Amino acid sequence: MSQPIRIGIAGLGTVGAGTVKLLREHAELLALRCGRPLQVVAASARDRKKDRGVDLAGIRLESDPLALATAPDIDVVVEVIGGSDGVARQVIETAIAGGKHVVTANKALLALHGSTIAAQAEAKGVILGFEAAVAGGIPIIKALREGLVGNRVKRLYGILNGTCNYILTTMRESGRDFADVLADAQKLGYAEADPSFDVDGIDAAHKLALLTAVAYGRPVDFAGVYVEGIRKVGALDIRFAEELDCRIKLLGLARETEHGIEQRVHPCLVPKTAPIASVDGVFNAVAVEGDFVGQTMFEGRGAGAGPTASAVVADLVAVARGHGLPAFVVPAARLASSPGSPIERHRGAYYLRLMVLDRPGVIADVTAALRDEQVSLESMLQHGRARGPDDTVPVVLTTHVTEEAAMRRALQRIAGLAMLREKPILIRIEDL
Ligand SMILES: NC(=O)c1ccc[n+]([C@@H]2O[C@H](COP(=O)([O-])OP(=O)(O)OC[C@H]3O[C@@H](n4cnc5c(N)ncnc54)[C@H](O)[C@@H]3O)[C@@H](O)[C@H]2O)c1
Ligand SMILES: N[C@@H](CCO)C(=O)O
Ligand code: NA
Repeated sequence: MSQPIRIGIAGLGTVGAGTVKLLREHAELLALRCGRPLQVVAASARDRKKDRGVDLAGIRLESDPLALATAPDIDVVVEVIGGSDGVARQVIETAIAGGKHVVTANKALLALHGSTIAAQAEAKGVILGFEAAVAGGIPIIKALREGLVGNRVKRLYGILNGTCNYILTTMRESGRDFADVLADAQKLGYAEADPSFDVDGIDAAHKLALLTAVAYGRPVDFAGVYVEGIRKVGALDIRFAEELDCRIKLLGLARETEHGIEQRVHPCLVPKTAPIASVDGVFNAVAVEGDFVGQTMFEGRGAGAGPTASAVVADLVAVARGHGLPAFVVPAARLASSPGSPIERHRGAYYLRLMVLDRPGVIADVTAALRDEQVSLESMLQHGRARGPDDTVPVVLTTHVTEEAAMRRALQRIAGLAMLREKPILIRIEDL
């Protein structure tokens, strides 16, 4: 058997400890599959005495993660510290500069600096693996880079944040409101103490930016992702969606349009019959439509020690086998600088919920605003009369396909109507 591939793990948290566990439990199996052992030589730990539930015997513990990036006895550094700048970036860039391969789960960092780091890795002839950074255990980066590489991707979309999917699923099943379910998710340890990266769509946008780069061979463009989170989705919207035979999901979507590549993350109404509509709880899923393959969908766990370690180890095996593919499908210098399409050019159908005073003429005013912007209505839902003391009733309108800019102009007028009691809720309807 050949020489072992020598690994240094920076960060022994959930993912780091999970990776050590997998590598230990499957040491023989992996050695056979790689033709050489995968050996963890060293790891960085801020607290050396902490019990992480894994056997660290024989692993050198460094207090400074940068020591791993410069250690002569390490071939590949696994960066699982996290954070979009600071020490994680330093560890990765130092390791690459020293000719070491890098495997990372850090989507926040790669979404901002991925193209630069990929270019550095290529210049040094080392591999940059980031399967764990997108949809955790689902091997979607490998699917796009290898299995689907013969296709032009017409469209891809996915449930890329397990916390949001758990919250939306629980809201639907229990009828409870967003804030209430979020508090539960935090107690259960699903959502972060500061949940904004999850619920405001930022984590999903990081992942979408990486998927788009791999699917379309263009530089990672996080700033080009239009982002909305799920805070505004109410229990009422979930009920109305059911009535429209839809589910509400936070999706990340990318597609080629006549104006360029569109990237968006926002809550969507999707038909109940679409396969992705029944991906519930903490599960993630990614659908890819290729011109030759047609529709494909990958489903699995996007987070947690086991699934994420599974992805990290897949990248380590690629390193051990010497499979050095360009990080974003094409060499960094040849990434196409195709334009991004702004959200105002988006074409789609819309769900609009208005809380209005129950008075004659209100709907006439609303539909006049839509008519003036050439937005065509598909349906309207209103049940009975307002009963509460505030005399307010929800009205839901759905539109035919229209341009976002027109919808926004109409919405601005509607938002100014005196009969409107709350900010209108606009959710895009996806044709999946
Ligand atoms: N947890 C998941 O399910 C999951 C899934 C996909 C991707 N990721 C990504 O993996 C990375 C790690 O996530 P995690 O959940 O394991 O986080 P974590 O907080 O459990 O672990 C991070 C570890 O890094 C250590 N650390 C922080 N600063 C350090 C420093 N300066 N020197 C040495 N160690 C330091 C912390 O002590 C901690 O042990 C993040 O980028 C995250 O986004 C996590
Ligand atoms: N916070 C992420 C997990 C790590 O990617 C999620 O909820 O899906
Ligand atoms: Na993955």
